[in-house]
Amino acid sequence: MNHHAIAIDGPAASGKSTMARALAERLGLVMVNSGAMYRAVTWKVLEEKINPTDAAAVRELVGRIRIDCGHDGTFSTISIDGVDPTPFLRSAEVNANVSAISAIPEVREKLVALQRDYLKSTHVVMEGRDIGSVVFPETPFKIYIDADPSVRNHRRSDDGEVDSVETRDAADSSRTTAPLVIADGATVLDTSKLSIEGAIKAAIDILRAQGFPMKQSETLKITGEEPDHAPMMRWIYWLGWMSFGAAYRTLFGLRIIGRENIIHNGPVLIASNHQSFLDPPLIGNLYKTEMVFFARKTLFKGIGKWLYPKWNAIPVDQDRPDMSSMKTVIRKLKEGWRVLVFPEGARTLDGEIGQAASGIGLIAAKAGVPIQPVRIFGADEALPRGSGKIRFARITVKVGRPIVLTPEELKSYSGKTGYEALTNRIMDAIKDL
Ligand SMILES: Nc1ncnc2c1ncn2[C@@H]1O[C@H](COP(=O)(O)OP(=O)(O)O)[C@@H](O)[C@H]1O
Ligand SMILES: Nc1ccn([C@H]2C[C@H](O)[C@@H](COP(=O)(O)OP(=O)(O)O)O2)c(=O)n1
Repeated sequence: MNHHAIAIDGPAASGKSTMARALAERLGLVMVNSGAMYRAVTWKVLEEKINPTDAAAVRELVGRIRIDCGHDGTFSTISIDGVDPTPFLRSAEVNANVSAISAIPEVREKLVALQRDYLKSTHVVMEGRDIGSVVFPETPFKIYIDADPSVRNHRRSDDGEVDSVETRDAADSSRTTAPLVIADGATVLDTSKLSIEGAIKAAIDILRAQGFPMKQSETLKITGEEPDHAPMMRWIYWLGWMSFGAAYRTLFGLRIIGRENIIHNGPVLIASNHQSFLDPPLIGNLYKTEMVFFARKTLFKGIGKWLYPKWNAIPVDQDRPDMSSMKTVIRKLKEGWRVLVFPEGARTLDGEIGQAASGIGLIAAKAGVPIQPVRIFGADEALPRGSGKIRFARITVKVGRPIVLTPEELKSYSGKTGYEALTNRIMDAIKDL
């Protein structure tokens, strides 16, 4: 089978990774960050106390190290001599030396071969400096992303990184081997004045014009023009959504981090820590269409009996492990709904994340939909468990990158130990936020 490659090139902090990540998640391709490979070699050079400008010593190192490149279904992974260097790749030292290392032809030769290998097994969206010009010159799908230098500098410092964007651009564009150029056939996309979502929509238009095989349904999913499910909120849901949203913003200065990770369309299993009764509408407010929640059986009394079902709440028996509610979640997800589950079951007593009690791993494995890890901070102070009183504490919600399982992973997460392993993976993703 012929695999497709989407090539994304451009200067530092133009938005290449953000774009490649979004396209990978929404089109079901693997995102390969080729810059991370050059960064990983740079990290190894620094680790071994080799002078980065000593090309002969760097060549010798590159000849003897083992570089393993793979992916987790959506994102590329890398290890050098068995060590995953990811946590160290964006340090000031690596930023300062990566251009020198990536100008050495033997380094490029080794990494370009590894980059091309990806296409043997999967479709990719690969980002870097020479993907459209050198790595995959034959691909018809090429985007050159740009943004004004001042915008790019701001983006990088907003990320808290020490990085001299202009110096690196000058070096990357002027080197002899594979300099940064606008590749033949590439379409230039300037993101200076575009939002992230706007830039993604523009990229989709470019890819469509370049003939990338995209089903109409996929395009709609990607651009968010037409949600898969519940295209509009019913007035009663909207009333709750709007009132809770306004209250959260005014009372708790609600802050949301990681908005770009939110999956707006299609079925999603949202896994969040649980701090207070404020949590379900808090999560509901992240999304612009309706979703499904769970609520304690005992709340379905009086007006609750009428109102909660209208807010798509499903009764759950907290005192007993409830197989039927798990089955309901799986069914709702298979129908295309977005469903919120608190893996810990009960609210926290001390603000810490507790043990996962429910079968989130089983649900995730059986439903096979993207998992959105979310972590709430401060809701336990705003409405502590056991107290009926609201306090004016700041609430922050962090949305993590979706976990998208490959068919092989889905197969491996079966049986009790498989479900437990997946539960742990989801809980770790929440704790890491
Ligand atoms: N179109 C955009 N509008 C605003 N911010 C953006 C846009 N694209 C990317 N960003 C932000 O700019 C920063 C750098 O983007 P990134 O994708 O890491 O760039 P690159 O991979 O080109 O170095 C990130 O914080 C990202 O969220
Ligand atoms: N295909 C590539 C990718 C990156 N490089 C080099 C040049 C860049 O300055 C560094 C780091 O790339 P990376 O994409 O991580 O950098 P930014 O995130 O855009 O700042 O690696 C390269 O030479 N060729």
